[in-house]
Amino acid sequence: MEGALQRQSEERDSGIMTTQPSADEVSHLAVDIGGSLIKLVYSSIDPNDGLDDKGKKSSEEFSRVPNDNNDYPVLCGRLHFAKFETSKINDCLEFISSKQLHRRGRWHHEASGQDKDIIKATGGGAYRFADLFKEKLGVSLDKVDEMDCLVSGVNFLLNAVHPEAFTYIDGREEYVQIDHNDLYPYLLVNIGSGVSMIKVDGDGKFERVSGTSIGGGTFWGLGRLLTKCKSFDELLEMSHNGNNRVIDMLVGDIYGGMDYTKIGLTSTAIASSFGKAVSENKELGDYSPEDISRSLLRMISNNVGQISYLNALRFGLKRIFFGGFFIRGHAYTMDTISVAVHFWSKGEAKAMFLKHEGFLGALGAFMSYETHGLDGKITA
Ligand SMILES: Nc1ncnc2c1ncn2[C@@H]1O[C@H](COP(=O)(O)OP(=O)(O)OP(=O)(O)O)[C@@H](O)[C@H]1O
Ligand SMILES: CC(C)(CO)[C@@H](O)C(=O)NCCC(=O)O
Repeated sequence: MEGALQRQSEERDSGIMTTQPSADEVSHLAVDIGGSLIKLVYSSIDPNDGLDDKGKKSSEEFSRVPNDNNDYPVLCGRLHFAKFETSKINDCLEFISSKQLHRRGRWHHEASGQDKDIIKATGGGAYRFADLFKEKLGVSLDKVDEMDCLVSGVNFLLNAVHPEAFTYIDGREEYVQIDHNDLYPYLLVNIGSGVSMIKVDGDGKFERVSGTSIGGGTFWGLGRLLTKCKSFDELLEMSHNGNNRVIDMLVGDIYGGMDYTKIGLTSTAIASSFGKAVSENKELGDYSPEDISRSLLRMISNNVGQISYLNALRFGLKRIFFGGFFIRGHAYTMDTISVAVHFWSKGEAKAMFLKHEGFLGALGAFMSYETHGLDGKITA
């Protein structure tokens, strides 16, 4: 499998993949419509599909083979991933319509007419936009619970895709070999617009143990207001070149440059996010957008890392997997979360990230075709 999928999708903000299967070859489509982003997962059967113009893979192949009856399970062929901003839902509908993704192809001639007009959908938008899908595409959304989908999505990835999970330590990604006999329990932290923390005990066995409203939507929303930047990527990009120490109040700022060793705080630790803005006689315009973005990213990543660790501690969990599109494979975000988990757990707990971070829910919805047996098998 080539490169991290999240990076492929970053390059495709319109959500358009380099190559598209023809309508005839599309087998299933599932959507996850969140507060900020719509995620699509769809499969195609043509083995030649998914190659871009340089002959490189532009999507993922999942090699489930036909069974003894020569039936293909849902998860066969090649999976394609795309995303759109939820505020641009019409672009998404247009995309689905132009590629006829909602009309399952020749593989489905035996599916009943009714089944053909149903697509699996999760996230709040499955409720909010059900009428719009019906009106514009003539399809009904078969709603699948968001938490169920997140868990089945991540369990599928951890069990079937390698390499999928990795740690990010000292600027280095290191893939983790998952021991399938020793995977559960773990904590899944999905950082979308808001953040859900789910204790996963097995396939379909889980409990949402906590959440926080300070998540990806907070970063993007506050960042947009404070920096006037036009896109999420611009905001993230700016954080690269910023220095959070300009705005954050550090322990050293309070302690005259010294560490507070007795309670384990170095002089460079943040004592108060954005705290320096209180004591300096400066206006918003006196701070650079880069520094603001950096402080904001650090504040939110730290906070999520800390709450995650506290929940892991609550249930004695050693492994924490982080998903959601907030992360975006961004080095500084992953580093901050990893350091927060390491710091608070005194090295006991491990933060792990996922290549398909933002597509957990959409994958889970996709897989529910198989679980719920809508038209579970495709005759070849
Ligand atoms: N192109 C983008 N546009 C907007 N936000 C983006 C973009 N790329 C990454 N993000 C970040 O990803 C977050 C959304 O992540 P994700 O798609 O996982 O959640 P969601 O499903 O929209 O939210 P929720 O599950 O809370 O409804 C945004 O809040 C933002 O921080
Ligand atoms: C409301 C959802 C589940 C929608 O995806 C998500 O945005 C979230 O988990 N928000 C955090 C809500 C809270 O637990 O405070």
